[in-house]
Amino acid sequence: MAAPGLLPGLGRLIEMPSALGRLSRAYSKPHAFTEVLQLPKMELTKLVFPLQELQRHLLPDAKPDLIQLRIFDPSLEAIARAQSFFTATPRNRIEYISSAVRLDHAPDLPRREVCFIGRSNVGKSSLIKALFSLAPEVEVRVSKTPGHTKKMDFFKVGKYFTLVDMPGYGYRAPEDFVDMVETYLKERKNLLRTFLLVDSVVGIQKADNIAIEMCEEFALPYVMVLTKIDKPSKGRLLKQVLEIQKFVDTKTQGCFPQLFPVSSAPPTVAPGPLSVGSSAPAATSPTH
Ligand SMILES: Nc1nc2c(ncn2[C@@H]2O[C@H](COP(=O)(O)OP(=O)(O)OP(=O)(O)O)[C@@H](O)[C@H]2O)c(=O)[nH]1
Ligand SMILES: [Mg+2]
Repeated sequence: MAAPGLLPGLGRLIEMPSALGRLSRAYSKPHAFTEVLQLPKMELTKLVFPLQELQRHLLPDAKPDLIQLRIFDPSLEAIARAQSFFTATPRNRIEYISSAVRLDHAPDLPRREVCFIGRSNVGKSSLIKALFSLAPEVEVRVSKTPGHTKKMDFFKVGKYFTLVDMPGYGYRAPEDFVDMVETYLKERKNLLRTFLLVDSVVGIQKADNIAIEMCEEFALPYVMVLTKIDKPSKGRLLKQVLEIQKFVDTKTQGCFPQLFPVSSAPPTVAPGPLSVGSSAPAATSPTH
């Protein structure tokens, strides 16, 4: 699936204030990776491949075999193609379908499915909202209060796949969390990929280990997504990336080897049309 290619690009894209100043002038609406492609090479690399930027901060004498970032490096064409999956058009409808608290209440859909799991407050709903920024009629609710998403929320992404926003685990998780999410992960037949979100400020926590063990035990192919990369300093982020990467290399079997670093934060300077927080309310939306 090409969609993962979108994550580092769009996530970072909405986070870089200096580049946004330029983009704000160039954009009339919140879209068009084609226009990002017109940025000078260095600026484009910073936006789309944040780990390449981070790599410059490694000590020059670091042994390359010991400390080496594994950079997810999709082609720009692949990213542009991935964007088209998330662009709502009459022929590519992106919409909320329904919510479920139990697997047997989940919609029976023919398409392949991907889900976002992670601790409460890690930024699952925010990332989905950012991914849907080119489908502003779809409402995805985010909140600073952990434990906000209480049900599994199913969204249709064109004819391509279904995306599922999960309740968070850990602090203020719903009581029926284990029944709901564990059963889903174990038994959902059309689950193609699980995106496990980890907060880049605090790294892998105890509760994350339980989720990682679940993914490993059920032999799920999963991807580790590092959220909120706008928050830590570059040094801290680099440390987290290297630690988590080492963990993935040495302790996991089913995890995609490269991390996806993302930020869903709206720009702090020069708020422009790329802000993810400007979605209009939808006619149908998840209830919590
Ligand atoms: N700075 C920053 N804040 C973020 C980012 N992503 C999410 N947040 C904030 O983190 C808080 C939680 O975000 P949500 O997306 O609701 O988190 P969640 O994982 O869906 O949480 P639950 O539904 O409770 O499991 C909100 O206040 C968001 O604005 C990010 O990339 N950067
Ligand atoms: Mg949520």
